[in-house]
Amino acid sequence: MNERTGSPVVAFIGGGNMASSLVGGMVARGGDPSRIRVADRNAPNRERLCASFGVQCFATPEEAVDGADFWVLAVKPQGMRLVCNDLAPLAQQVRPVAVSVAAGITSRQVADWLGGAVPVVRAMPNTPSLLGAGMTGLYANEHVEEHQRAQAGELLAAVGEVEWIADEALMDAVTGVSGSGPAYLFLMAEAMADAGAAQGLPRDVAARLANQTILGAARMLVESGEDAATLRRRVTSPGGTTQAGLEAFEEGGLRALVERAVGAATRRGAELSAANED
Ligand SMILES: NC(=O)C1=CN([C@@H]2O[C@H](COP(=O)(O)OP(=O)(O)OC[C@H]3O[C@@H](n4cnc5c(N)ncnc54)[C@H](OP(=O)(O)O)[C@@H]3O)[C@@H](O)[C@H]2O)C=CC1
Ligand SMILES: O=C(O)[C@@H]1CCC=N1
Repeated sequence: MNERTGSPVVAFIGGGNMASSLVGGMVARGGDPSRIRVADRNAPNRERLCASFGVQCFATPEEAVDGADFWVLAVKPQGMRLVCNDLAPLAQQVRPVAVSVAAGITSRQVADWLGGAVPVVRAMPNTPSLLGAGMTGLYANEHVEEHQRAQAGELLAAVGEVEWIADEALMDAVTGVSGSGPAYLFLMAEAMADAGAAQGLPRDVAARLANQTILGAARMLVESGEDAATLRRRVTSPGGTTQAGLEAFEEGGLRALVERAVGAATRRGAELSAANED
């Protein structure tokens, strides 16, 4: 533990897309880079993280976790078992809090792979964490003590909103909505820009219109205190342009399509877990 600030030392295992977003968000919001350690086996990732955020980077997980209170496991789900097995002897010795961000992988799997009875927080963040605008679902297993749970919450709250989930089975649904969600909105931005270009707007102008519209609408959603349906109705003049556009979405089955997309992502989480069972 840091004597000066009381902040825990955090080691990230894996320094790819998600870890970079979390590390960048933490440092931008006053996190002490000397208390953040990252292991990644790719030198370009280490160099980028070190140069961008001033954190300490290592080639192996064993070096990164030395002296760390929190081990943030941020490798692909398919690589989790191997990483955990390698770290198991140390985990049993020092009993850190393992924070797994891997889609699908359950807290029981992580605890077992780390040798058993390890405090595990399962987290599902998203990449807007880089801007402090993240959304993270959190679940703690039975070995996580109250102060560890609070610290894990603070760690992720530094980069956005957090939501504790009581039933771990729902973490796959969290993944389907907010973990994968930024990609759905990026797809929407692409589609709106393409559609604007198809109507004759220059592509770059259409992209700017779409992007700023999504930003403005998102800010209204979180800042106005009003729900999405109310805000939607306020844009929609009877017999006007928005109504015409929305009717096309409804006729095309947008709601059912979104349900299918979130359902597919949620099921994929469960499949990733099952594929890593013995
Ligand atoms: N991307 C996202 O938006 C989100 C991702 N997640 C979860 O985060 C996790 C990471 O995803 P993401 O960041 O996208 O993946 P990346 O592949 O970008 O990052 C993982 C990094 O870890 C490295 N790595 C793997 N094993 C080791 C090891 N033993 N030692 C050192 N480095 C290692 C990988 O190297 P190499 O490429 O050589 O394997 C890679 O650079 C996943 O489990 C995912 O489910 C959760 C929420 C959102
Ligand atoms: O696509 C994935 O599997 C990860 C998990 C959530 C976002 N990205």
